[in-house]
Amino acid sequence: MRHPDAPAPGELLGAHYGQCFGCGGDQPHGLHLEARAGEGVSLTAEFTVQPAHQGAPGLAHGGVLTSALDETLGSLNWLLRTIAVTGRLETDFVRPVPVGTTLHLEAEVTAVAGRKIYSTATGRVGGPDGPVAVRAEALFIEVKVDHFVDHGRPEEIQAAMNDPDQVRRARAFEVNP
Ligand SMILES: CCCCC/C=C\C/C=C\C/C=C\C/C=C\CCCC(=O)SCCNC(=O)CCNC(=O)[C@H](O)C(C)(C)COP(=O)(O)OP(=O)(O)OC[C@H]1O[C@@H](n2cnc3c(N)ncnc32)[C@H](O)[C@@H]1OP(=O)(O)O
Repeated sequence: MRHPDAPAPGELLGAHYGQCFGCGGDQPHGLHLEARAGEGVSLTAEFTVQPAHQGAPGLAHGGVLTSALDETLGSLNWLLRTIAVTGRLETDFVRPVPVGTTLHLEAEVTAVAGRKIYSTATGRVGGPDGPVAVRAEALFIEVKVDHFVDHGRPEEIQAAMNDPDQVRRARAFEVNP
C-alpha cells in the first residue's frame, strides 16, 4: 500500500494547500497541523489547542478536534500518493481537552478496497504515550484532481492553477501508477 516514492519515516509531509484550514501555512484561521511520516502507511502530528478553539470555557470544541483528526487522516494520502476526500468520519470524544493542551495525533490506513480507503486515528494528551482523548474512524474516497477543478470556487481554483508550487503538489499525486 505504501507508495514507493512516499516520504521516508520521520520526514515532514508539508501542506497540501497553503489555504487549507487544517494544514495551510498561509491560513491565519487554521490549525497549522504538521504531519510527519511514520512506518508503513502511518503518520504522527501535533496540534495545540488555542483560545480560539474553545467550545465550553477553557475546553476545546469537539468540531475543532474532529477537524484535527480529519486533517491527520487526510495526510495519509501523501503516503499512498492518492488524492482522496473524507466520505465518512466518526469521532469518539473520550476525555475533555483543555486549552493549551498539545494533542499527539497518530493515524494509519487499515484497508484499501478499490477507491475506498479505511483509516483510524487517535489523539493523546500529556505526551505521545499519554491517555487517548479522542479517536476516529474514517472512510476516504479516491477522487481525480477534476473533483476540485469541477467543484471548487473558480477564483481559488484559478489561483491554485497559477501557483507553480500548488501544481507541483497536485502532480505528485497524479503520477500514481
Ligand atoms: C491545479 C489544481 C489543484 C487543485 C487540487 C489541490 C490539491 C490536491 C492535493 C490534495 C488534496 C486532497 C484532499 C484534501 C485532504 C485533506 C483535507 C481533509 C479532508 C477533507 O476534509 S475532504 C472535504 C470533505 N469531503 C467532501 O467534501 C466529500 C464530498 N463528497 C463527495 O464529493 C462524494 O460523495 C464522494 C467523492 C466522496 C463520493 O462520490 P462518488 O460519486 O465519487 O463515489 P460513489 O458514490 O460511487 O462511492 C464510491 C464508493 O464509496 C462508498 N461511499 C461513498 N461515500 C460514502 C459514505 N459517506 N459512507 C459510506 N460509504 C461511502 C460508496 O458506497 C461506494 O462504495 P462501493 O464501491 O462499495 O459501492
